[in-house]
Amino acid sequence: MKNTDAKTKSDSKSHGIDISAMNRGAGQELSLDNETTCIDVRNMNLFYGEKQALFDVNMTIPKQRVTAFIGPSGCGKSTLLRSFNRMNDLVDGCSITGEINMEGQNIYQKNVDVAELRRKVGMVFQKPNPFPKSIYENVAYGLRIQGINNKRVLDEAVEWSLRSAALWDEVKDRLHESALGMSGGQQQRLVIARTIAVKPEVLLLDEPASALDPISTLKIEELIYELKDRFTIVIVTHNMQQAARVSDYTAFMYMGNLIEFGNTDMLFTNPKEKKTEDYITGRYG
Ligand SMILES: Nc1ncnc2c1ncn2[C@@H]1O[C@H](COP(=O)(O)OP(=O)(O)OP(=O)(O)O)[C@@H](O)[C@H]1O
Repeated sequence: MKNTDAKTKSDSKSHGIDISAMNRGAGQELSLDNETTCIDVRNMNLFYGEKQALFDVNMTIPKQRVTAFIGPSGCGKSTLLRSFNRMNDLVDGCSITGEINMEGQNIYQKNVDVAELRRKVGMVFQKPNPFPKSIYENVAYGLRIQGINNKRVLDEAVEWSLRSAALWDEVKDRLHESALGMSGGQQQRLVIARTIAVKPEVLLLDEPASALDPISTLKIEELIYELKDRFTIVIVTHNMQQAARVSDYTAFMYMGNLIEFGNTDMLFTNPKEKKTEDYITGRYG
């Protein structure tokens, strides 16, 4: 289906969701079959103690695309997202069966360097969490941890990251002021700059705009669009309009199961599963 067709269709059968996404090129037909795999999830089950939160999830996250996870509260979106950089390791009693492969390696194998995995798979949370340090030191933080202290290298990395996060022009004259004096939207872009400063391959965004005002939200959405040429992005969002605007592919989850996963336009205009249709038409959630 051509994008133009999708637009026409969106007028008649988009279930009220504006799918005229900023994120998809005109005429570009996206299909998971044609993508390069970044993360491959195989028969994955996740348990919090006795309670199973994810059931036999199988999916491939495509490289350098934006994938959105949607679904009602508690369906497992954040749990699945956090499993991509083993953040769930920090939860007592959490266990996983199955595999999550990146670059041909199961990230749950014993010999995996989890710190290095989290550098490669960076994460941004709902509430901006800048460190109580200067703007400059927030962005330089990950590089300093890697032992990089050369001023020229750090200066360049800080500028590159802030430019990439669409923040440079707003902060270039106050790099050494506290990050805590920035607005919420600026803080969230700073956290994104801090995350990309260490050149990850994947960016996991867990409702990155839900604590922000509409203008800051738009800036984050535009930023996602700018960044997807360089990073694989996976975003959890409660906001279906946002998923439709920013993502190339959407996964709909329900009670720990992956119900449907595919091209965002198709999922919103022509869902294959009744449960997906019920959700996007607002019948539950
Ligand atoms: N640390 C935890 N310990 C125990 N159970 C948890 C933990 N985190 C999540 N859960 C449970 O796992 C299930 C999935 O939660 P998760 O937060 O992944 O869902 P979600 O779809 O992201 O929800 P929301 O949209 O409300 O953030 C829920 O039943 C939740 O109560």
